[in-house]
Amino acid sequence: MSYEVRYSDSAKGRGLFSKTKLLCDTTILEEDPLVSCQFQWNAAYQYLACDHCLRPLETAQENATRLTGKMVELPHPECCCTDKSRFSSCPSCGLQYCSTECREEAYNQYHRILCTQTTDKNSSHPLEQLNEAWKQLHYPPETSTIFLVVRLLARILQAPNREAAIAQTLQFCHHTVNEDADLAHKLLGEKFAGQLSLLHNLLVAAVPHEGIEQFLTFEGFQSLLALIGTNGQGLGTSAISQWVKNTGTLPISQEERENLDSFVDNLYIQMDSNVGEFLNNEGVALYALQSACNHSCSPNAEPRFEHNNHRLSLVATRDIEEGEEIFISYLDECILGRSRHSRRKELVSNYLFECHCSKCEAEADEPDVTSEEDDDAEESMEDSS
Ligand SMILES: C[S@@+](CC[C@H](N)C(=O)[O-])C[C@H]1O[C@@H](n2cnc3c(N)ncnc32)[C@H](O)[C@@H]1O
Repeated sequence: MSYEVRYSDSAKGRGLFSKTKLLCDTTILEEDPLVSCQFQWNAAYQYLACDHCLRPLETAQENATRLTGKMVELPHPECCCTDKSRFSSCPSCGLQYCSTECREEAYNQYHRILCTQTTDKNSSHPLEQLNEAWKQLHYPPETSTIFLVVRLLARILQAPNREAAIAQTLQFCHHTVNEDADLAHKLLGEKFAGQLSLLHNLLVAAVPHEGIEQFLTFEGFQSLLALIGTNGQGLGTSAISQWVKNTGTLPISQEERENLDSFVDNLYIQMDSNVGEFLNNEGVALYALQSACNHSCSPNAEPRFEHNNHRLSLVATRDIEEGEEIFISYLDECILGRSRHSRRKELVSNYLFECHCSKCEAEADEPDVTSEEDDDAEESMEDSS
């Protein structure tokens, strides 16, 4: 193994470290999540994904047609990887999977407990009520889902060794009771903080209790919300983007390449004008190793989804020396490019920590200048919250 999880420092706690020199673009590790889940609005708007691994359940052509709102004929259909002959569904509730392997894995890990046993939408079922309640509190752009908590609990209940599954859950970075409450409020948005007890009651009604009582108290529930808020990794899959990637390696002439490039550019313009930024199947997942990675405003690695499902690849974005800590960014590209003041404000308000990365430390003596762009961005963030 070219990495290890160990103590970093008193400010950051544990971190992931490289045990060898790694060149830029090396895949440091690949891992499947403990649990993953598609966002609820994303699923409700017919973004078709495997209920277990989020692999697209439509062809690239169907994907392009749905996202543009027009019939689209894609050239080179052989570059689409969707294989409908492998699809499988739960015989009791009809949930769809990309393969028998995913169906069985889901069933053995959490679905046996969560299966609603009916293909009809039953709005009085506790899981359906929880689904609706969450959707009313958490609009697109989505950042998390209560169903990650539901699957985490079901996974503990179905685990052959329950104590080991609880210990594995508690290994994720966690906080004090007051910080948990704060993080749970932030996940919902302050104006919905009063709805926490509604979600708690619905969750308690939706899962069996025996063996997971510690997570079903109000404090236990808040700590799970804080856990997914702090450790959850967003993920996206797309039949179209995989088709585009595969067409990039076709042995075609210069002229064909130029035509294909302008076809793709035009396709993205049409999709963008129809659905805006919502192109992918989107969800969130919990990873044991990725969640041990600390944040840096000058990261040396990034998570990628190269298999077009929930399997995460952690890839070096520059050369990493033996013994060096591996950092990812918790901030998106846009905020990462802003001033120290704005980056830190974002990390404190969403993750409750003061950033101790090398870039922030190096810039510590510089005056707290906020550019006009930063001020504008902060104002619009405050307006929308
Ligand atoms: C996903 S966990 C990362 C692993 C964590 N250090 C641990 O011990 O399990 C995120 C937490 O790590 C700490 N952390 C991560 N990056 C940091 C940074 N740049 N400066 C200070 N604390 C950091 C914060 O406490 C944050 O809430």
